[in-house]
Order: sequence, then structure tokens, then C-alpha cells
Amino acid sequence: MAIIEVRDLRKAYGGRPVVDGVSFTVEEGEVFGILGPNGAGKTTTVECVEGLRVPDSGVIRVAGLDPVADHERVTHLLGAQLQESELQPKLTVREALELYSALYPRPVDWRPLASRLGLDAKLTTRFAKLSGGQKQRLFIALALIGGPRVVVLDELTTGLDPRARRDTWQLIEEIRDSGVTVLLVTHFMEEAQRLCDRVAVIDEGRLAALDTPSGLIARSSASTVISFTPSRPLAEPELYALPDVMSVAAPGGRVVIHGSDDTVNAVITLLARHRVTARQLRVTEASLDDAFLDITAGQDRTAPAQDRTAQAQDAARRPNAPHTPEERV
Ligand SMILES: Nc1ncnc2c1ncn2[C@@H]1O[C@H](COP(=O)(O)OP(=O)(O)OP(=O)(O)O)[C@@H](O)[C@H]1O
Repeated sequence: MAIIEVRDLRKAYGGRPVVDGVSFTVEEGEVFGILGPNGAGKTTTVECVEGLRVPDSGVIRVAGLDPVADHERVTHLLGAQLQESELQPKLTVREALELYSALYPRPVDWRPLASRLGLDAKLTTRFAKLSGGQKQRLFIALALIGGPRVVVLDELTTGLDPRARRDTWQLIEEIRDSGVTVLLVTHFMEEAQRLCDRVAVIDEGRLAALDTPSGLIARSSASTVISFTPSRPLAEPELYALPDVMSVAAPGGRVVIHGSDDTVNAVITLLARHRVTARQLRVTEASLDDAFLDITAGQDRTAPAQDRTAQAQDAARRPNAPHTPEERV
């Protein structure tokens, strides 16, 4: 059953569309990822789902409710990750947990939640003194405290070291295993590949692709990576002439070809024809990174300065949870 429905969502700033007809559904219990280059419209999309921004047009339903018209009820079933600026630096972990529990009609007991998130020893520590990973764990706890059916996590692991990031991934898996639906905005392909059941790629405000991570890889034009060290150099044009070849590189004499399964057979035939031996021949599936670059063509759409000002105004409008929708801009 779909718990989130987004149909033909549109939102423009100053006449410039930043979300331009995006549609997707999120099934209850799945981890649904939203990927896209900088400025693609990911945060705008999820903040419309949260009811923090008012769409110009389109339909959004969260468990059948309109996030703007039914804002309070949506707030109770959707847990949103706070931004760092939204928590008082002097609040202790315990105070934050108690404060946010008081905001919900049926909060979960924060003690086992804090314990599950490894915050037991930090209850008397002020927010400002927590490490990046501890702050993220507190944000997860606060997002879960209302007992939500859906939790929205926007770039949760940005800035964390690899260990803290992996610990956070494990927590997200536990949240999913407890039956909560996760809407995850991320820039990390490894994160999306490991955690997400399905991924929507948003590019320039439009849905560029929607599939499972392995489906996206299989659909990408360079789904297979073939690498080997030839016993003597091969002519690059000959390699490029093989079927489905997307790229050829030879760093340090090791040939790396992005292509398809058909390319593998053709490479082997070519090597045999030239009586070239391939040392350490490896054939691997391309990564989600490769598929993402293929889908989005690797453009950077970092916003112009005037947009950032408007973005800051929007952020200033973002109140502490439970939230109220923004005014139409
Ligand atoms: N309140 C606002 N007023 C004007 N422009 C805005 C506002 N909020 C966002 N934008 C612009 O809309 C575009 C999409 O922004 P959004 O934050 O949704 O992108 P994103 O995909 O989440 O980007 P990133 O990955 O960099 O966080 C950007 O160009 C951004 O500058």
C-alpha cells in the first residue's frame, strides 16, 4: 500500500520552476531514496511532502492526508529530521528528548529509544558538545519520538566519518525493520545502494529515473565494468569499436572498459584474435555512482546567489516541530 503519493508536483521560485511535474509513490515499509545533483529540487520535494512548503500545483497525500490542509495530523504520523540550527545549543540530550515527547499526543518512551540509539551516556550532555555522529543519532531519536509511520531523513550522514556513517546506516535498517517507512535524501550512492528499496533520481526538477538500485544500474548504458592488464598494449579505437562500449581508460596500463555483457564477449574475442593475454581480468557490475552519472550527465546546478538568499528566508521560516506550513511564496 502506498503511504506517500506525489502526483505532478510543481513549485517555482521567482518564476523559475525548481520542481517541475514530479510524481512518485512510496510503499509502506520501504526505504525510498531521493537522489539528484545539487539544486535538483530534492529538498523542495520532501519539504512539500512534510507540509513545510506549499506546492504551486499537484497532489500530495501522506496516508491519504494533505500535508498542508491536514498539517497537524500529518505532523503526527511523519517524523522529520531537524536541521542543526533548529535545536538550542544549550539543551541537554535529556531535555531535548523530554521537550519533543511533550509535543506529540502519543510519544514513544524516549528512554529505550535513547538507549537503542546509544545516547544513554550522553543524556546530560549539551547539544553543542555532541559529536557530529551523536547529533545525528539525537536527530533520529527526535524524528522517531512521536511514533511516526514515516520518517524523512535529508542528508543525514553528510559530514560523518565512515564509521559513524555505517553506524547510522545500521540504525536506518533497524528503523525500517521496525516497520517505519523511510524517505531518504542522500548524495551518497553507496548509502542509496545499501539502504534503498527504490530510488527516484531527480534532475533539474524532473523525475529522471525511478527504480531499484540494481534496476537503475542495469538500465544504465554502462552496466558492466571490464578491467584487465593486457600482455601488450591494445589500440583504444579498436576497444571503442566493440559493442556497447561507453568508455575506455588505461590508468597505469590497466584497461578499464564500461560497457554491457555483450562487451565482455567481444573483448574476449578481440584478445584471442590478437593473441593478447589478459592478466587479472575482472568483470563487475557498475556501481550506482556510474548509473547516476549516466542518468544526470554529471551537471552541477548549484543555485545562483539570489536563490540562496531566498533559501535562507525559507529556512528562517522553518519552525521547530510540530511544523506549520509556509505562506505561499
Ligand atoms: N525558498 C526558496 N526561494 C528561492 N529559491 C529556492 C528556495 N528554496 C530552494 N530554492 C532553489 O531551488 C532549487 C532547488 O533547491 P533544493 O534545495 O530543493 O535542491 P536540492 O536538490 O535539495 O539541492 P542540494 O542537493 O544542493 O541540497 C535551488 O536552485 C535552490 O537554490
